[in-house]
Amino acid sequence: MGVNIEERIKIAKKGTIEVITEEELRETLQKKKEPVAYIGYEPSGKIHVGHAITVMKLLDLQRIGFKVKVLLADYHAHLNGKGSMEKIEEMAEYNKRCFKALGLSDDTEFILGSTFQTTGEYTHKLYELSLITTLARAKRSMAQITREAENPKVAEVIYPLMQVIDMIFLGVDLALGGMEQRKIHMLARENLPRLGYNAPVCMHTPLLHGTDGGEKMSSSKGNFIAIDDPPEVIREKVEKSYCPMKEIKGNPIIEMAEYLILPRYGKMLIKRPEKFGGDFELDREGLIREYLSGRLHPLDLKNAVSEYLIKIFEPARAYLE
Ligand SMILES: Nc1ncnc2c1ncn2[C@@H]1O[C@H](COP(=O)(O)OP(=O)(O)OP(=O)(O)O)[C@@H](O)[C@H]1O
Ligand SMILES: N[C@@H](Cc1ccc(O)cc1)C(=O)O
Repeated sequence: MGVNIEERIKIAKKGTIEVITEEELRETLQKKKEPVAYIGYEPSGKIHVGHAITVMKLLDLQRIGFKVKVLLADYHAHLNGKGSMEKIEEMAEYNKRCFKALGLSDDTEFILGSTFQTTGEYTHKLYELSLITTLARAKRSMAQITREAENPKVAEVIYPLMQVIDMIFLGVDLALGGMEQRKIHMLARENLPRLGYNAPVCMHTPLLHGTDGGEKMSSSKGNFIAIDDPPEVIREKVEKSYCPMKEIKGNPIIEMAEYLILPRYGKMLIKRPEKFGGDFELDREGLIREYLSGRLHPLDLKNAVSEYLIKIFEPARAYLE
């Protein structure tokens, strides 16, 4: 790895909301030749732009020398009401192809949760963790993850404990996830040392709102753009997306530019007819400034975002075909 540690840390942090802690990340990079970074996904019917934000971060981590492990969390999905194990396993196979299609290197390890989560050793550790975790804490950690808000099941508190134990079994030095994973990660950081294990560095990426402006882009809500949507579908979905003029908070189109396109390209080219001011190039600050002022119109932004998404996902679409 030719790049120095500070440069690697800069690449790791780019586009994240937080790294807990940067000092520990530095130490990991200094001490380990090939540290392990992991993320888990509940297998889904579709892999969308929200997931892609985390995959792009995995690509960065690979670039700076991390070995990447992707957990296809079939039991977690099952415990979270996503259906039968058979159905979930089929989705896991498709998801694995999608993640590969997004450019993860050949040495990426894909692990199906159920291949190790029922062993005696795993279960023993789970019981030990259950003895030192309060029910209130386990429930709290699931606030933004559980699907069953009305009539919560015991499964809801087994889920986060399993996620913590996964980190031991996968030998994780760094746990990546969207911001909603934070409370489970904090539980891991607090309790793994109490069980005699090192706490991983935790890294959190921003959550993308749905195309309808809903809280989170989600494959179960129909408010997503899939990585394998054909170009015309991407254009249509972006065109219909929530994107209020001069408003950036909760605006999924601005977020796609900010969280996916700009970290990758640094600048965005906005194409406009001469009579509306002609083409211009924007970095992140420029994008925010111009959009807030109203000088950048939602329609011009949407056109640019569609074309970038089509370009970014083109190799994935070709691979999946
Ligand atoms: N809309 C999103 N924006 C950013 N990251 C996301 C989004 N949706 C999921 N992720 C990230 O992907 C990782 C795995 O999430 P997972 O696939 O289990 O989510 P999910 O909420 O079940 O997705 P879906 O509801 O679309 O099936 C998490 O780290 C999560 O933060
Ligand atoms: N909790 C993650 C999935 C996951 C499951 C197990 C893990 O070890 C890691 C991540 C989600 O919300 O989707």
